[in-house]
Amino acid sequence: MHHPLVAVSTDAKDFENYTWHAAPQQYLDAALSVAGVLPVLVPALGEKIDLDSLLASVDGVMLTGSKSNVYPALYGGEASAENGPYDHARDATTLPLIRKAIERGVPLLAICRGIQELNVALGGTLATEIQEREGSLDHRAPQSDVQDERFAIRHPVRVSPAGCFASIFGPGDIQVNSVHRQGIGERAPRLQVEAAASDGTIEAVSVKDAAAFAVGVQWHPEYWAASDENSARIFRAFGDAVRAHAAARSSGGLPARTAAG
Ligand SMILES: N[C@@H](CCC(=O)NCCCC(=O)O)C(=O)O
Repeated sequence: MHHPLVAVSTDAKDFENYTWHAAPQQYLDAALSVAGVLPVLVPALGEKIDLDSLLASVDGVMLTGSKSNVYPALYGGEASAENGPYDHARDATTLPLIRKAIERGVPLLAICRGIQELNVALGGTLATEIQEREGSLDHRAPQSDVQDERFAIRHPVRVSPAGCFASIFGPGDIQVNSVHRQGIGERAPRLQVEAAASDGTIEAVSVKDAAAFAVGVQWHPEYWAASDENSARIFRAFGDAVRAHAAARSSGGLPARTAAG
C-alpha cells in the first residue's frame, strides 16, 4: 500500500551525550495505522531546513505535543524558570513550518503544544498555568507514572456547530483527555474556535482561510486513536486531506496559491 508522506515535528533532547531529535511513538503509530500516512521526522534544525523543498516533498504536516513550552518572547511574554522547560530548536523549526504549510495549502494537524505553536505562529498569545484562573478546570494530567492514567479521557468539550469539526464529530460534546498547563490566550485572528471546554478554554481551532485541512487540538487524539472512535476520527479526517493533497499534487491540479513558493 502506498502511504503519502507527512512531516512530523521533533523535540531536541539531550541524552547520553548526544542531542536527539525525537517524537513519541503514539503519534507515529496513529499517523501510520489510523490516518494511513507515513510519518517522516523533521529534525529541529530551524533555518538550516529548506522548508519549500520539504513541503514540496510531503503531503501533510503533523505537530506533536511536548512537555516543553513555546518560548514566551515569541508572543510578547516573559520567560521564567517556572514556565520552562523550553525548546528553542523546536520553536525555530515549527513556527516557520506552520506558516509555510498554511501558505502552500499543505494539510496540517497540530496537537497540544502544536495548537499552541499554531496560535503563536499566526500572531496569538498563550496563557500559562491556566488551572490557576478563577473557575478553571485543571487541564494537567493526573499525578501518575502510568501513562494510560495520565492520558485517560476525562472531560467533555463542546464542538462548535459552525466549523469543520461538526462534520467530523456531529453536533454536541465529545470526551477528551488533557495534559497541558498552558492554553490559547489571545486567539490569532485567522483562527476560528472548533471546540471549547466548559471553563472556556479553547480546545480546538481551524485556520479560517486555509486552502486545506489546517486544525489544532489541545487534547491528545494520538494516544487512543487505535481504540477511541473520536480520537480516530481526527486522524482519518487528516489522512483524507493528505490523500487529497497527494492526488492533486500528482495530477498537477493544486490551486495556484498552493503550488507557489
Ligand atoms: N507544554 C505545554 C504543551 C502541552 C503538551 O503538549 N503536553 C504534552 C505533554 C506530554 C507529557 O507530559 O507526557 C503545556 O503544558 O501546555
